[in-house]
Amino acid sequence: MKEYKLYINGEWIEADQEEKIEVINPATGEIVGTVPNAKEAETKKAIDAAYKAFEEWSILPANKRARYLNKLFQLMLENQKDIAETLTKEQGKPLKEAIGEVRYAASYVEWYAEEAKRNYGETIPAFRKNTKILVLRQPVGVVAAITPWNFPAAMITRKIAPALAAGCTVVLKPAEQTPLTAMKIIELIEKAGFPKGVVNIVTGDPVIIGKTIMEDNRVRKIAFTGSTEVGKILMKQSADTIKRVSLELGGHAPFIVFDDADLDKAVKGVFASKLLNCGQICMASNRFYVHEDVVGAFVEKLKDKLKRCKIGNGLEEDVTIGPLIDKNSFEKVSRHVQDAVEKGATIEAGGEGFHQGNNEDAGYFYAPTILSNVGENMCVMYEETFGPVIPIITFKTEEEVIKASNNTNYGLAAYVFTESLSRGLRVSEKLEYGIVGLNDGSPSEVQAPFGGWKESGIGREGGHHGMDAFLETKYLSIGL
Ligand SMILES: NC(=O)C1=CN([C@@H]2O[C@H](COP(=O)(O)OP(=O)(O)OC[C@H]3O[C@@H](n4cnc5c(N)ncnc54)[C@H](OP(=O)(O)O)[C@@H]3O)[C@@H](O)[C@H]2O)C=CC1
Ligand SMILES: O=C(O)CCCC(=O)O
Repeated sequence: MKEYKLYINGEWIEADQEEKIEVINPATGEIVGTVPNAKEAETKKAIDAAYKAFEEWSILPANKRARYLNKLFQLMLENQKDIAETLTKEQGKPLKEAIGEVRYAASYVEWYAEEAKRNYGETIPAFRKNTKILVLRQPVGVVAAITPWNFPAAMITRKIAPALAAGCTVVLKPAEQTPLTAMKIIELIEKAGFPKGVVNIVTGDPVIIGKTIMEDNRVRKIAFTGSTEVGKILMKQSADTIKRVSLELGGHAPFIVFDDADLDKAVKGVFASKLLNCGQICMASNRFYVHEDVVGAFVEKLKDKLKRCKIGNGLEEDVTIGPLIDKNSFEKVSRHVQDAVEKGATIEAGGEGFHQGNNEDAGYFYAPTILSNVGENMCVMYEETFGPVIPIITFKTEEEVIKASNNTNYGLAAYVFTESLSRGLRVSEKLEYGIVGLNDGSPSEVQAPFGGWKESGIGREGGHHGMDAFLETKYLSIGL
């Protein structure tokens, strides 16, 4: 078990408070490490350090910033197994998936090392004689990255890599449940030789750390992934200092299977969009609209494939589905299934959770669950479940399913399965979502813009779009 300190201004330091935050393995209930419980004073120190470091980092030539990022990328690949083991121990996902996440996380570092060098401005033809118009893109300043527990590595690099590439400096606040993966990444940042103060980490009280960050005028940008509830708080708090905000929030993705779909592709899509990370993904498919003519065949294929899943401790080799993150999540998933059953749904598979031994406080496992005879009045159809539950509702027409799919305040991801190209494009265009997987259950890619419509967020991460969030535009008018 490792006891971490805070990393501020290039040094590992203790928080003023002696009590520590214990990090629990959700598969076993064991303590796997501790981190400091930082509050206002430590957060201010981190902001001071990032603000000071910005002076030099922001003017460092882009190719030199890229070299640091490339070094970090190499180190992440060399240490992928070690980071992934920590990730599985604190978050629960199977080790293979954790390794996949670390590589995915590293791919953002690699991508933005390149993107750093392509931060092009513009020249615009002037309408006055002897005048030139230049458009410059300059780093926004100190960035606070606030990240969730479901992707403890990738959600960090997806924010800090473009921030660093753009010339910004960073204060990172990882989730309380998964700070150890963050610490591993910080260790590699130190090893890569980034100048002191360029990246700082604080762990501790989210409300106090959040408030300290939000009230500080020197922090110019918030990059957040997490719940819509906290996203709204941060957006309100950002108003006083007009901070730039990027918010990646909750989702409630519809998964639509038309009667002309390739059902094998669709079933594969369910596994990718719903069962990875035990369904704890903001873009996870959450409600399944299956055409009435193919629902029977779809459910049978799905049930058949589910038989091959093994639930358990993610460190065990053949486990394909790990635990839910904690007791709250376990209770939420159980409540959703119970509510559906009480309102008339049928359990086709799964339908129950279990613990490590008989200890209710250790191991939060929930069997992948298929529900049929589902109605729109059930919680599963209007709340984000964040668990391995597949509620299936049937439909008849394209218009009907588009209307039902859009009937939510969320707008992150949607999935459409059809072998008709024209139907696929027509429906995709009508869906009010930032990401549509057309015959594709895993549309996350480093080079693509990831983000939501409506209450699923603001801004985009990934690709060249992801750099924009960390750059200000300056128009320079030059008289010759
Ligand atoms: N869009 C997505 O990818 C995610 C969606 N969710 C959804 O949200 C639900 C709750 O998950 P949870 O992890 O609690 O998500 P939160 O939104 O509470 O947490 C995300 C991050 O925000 C921090 N945070 C919490 N409150 C504040 C605050 N007032 N000011 C600043 N930072 C704050 C958390 O810190 P700390 O961990 O210390 O509380 C964490 O680092 C999930 O069940 C799921 O439905 C959750 C995670 C990711
Ligand atoms: O669930 C999230 O918080 C982000 C999704 C990760 C990805 O697929 O890019």
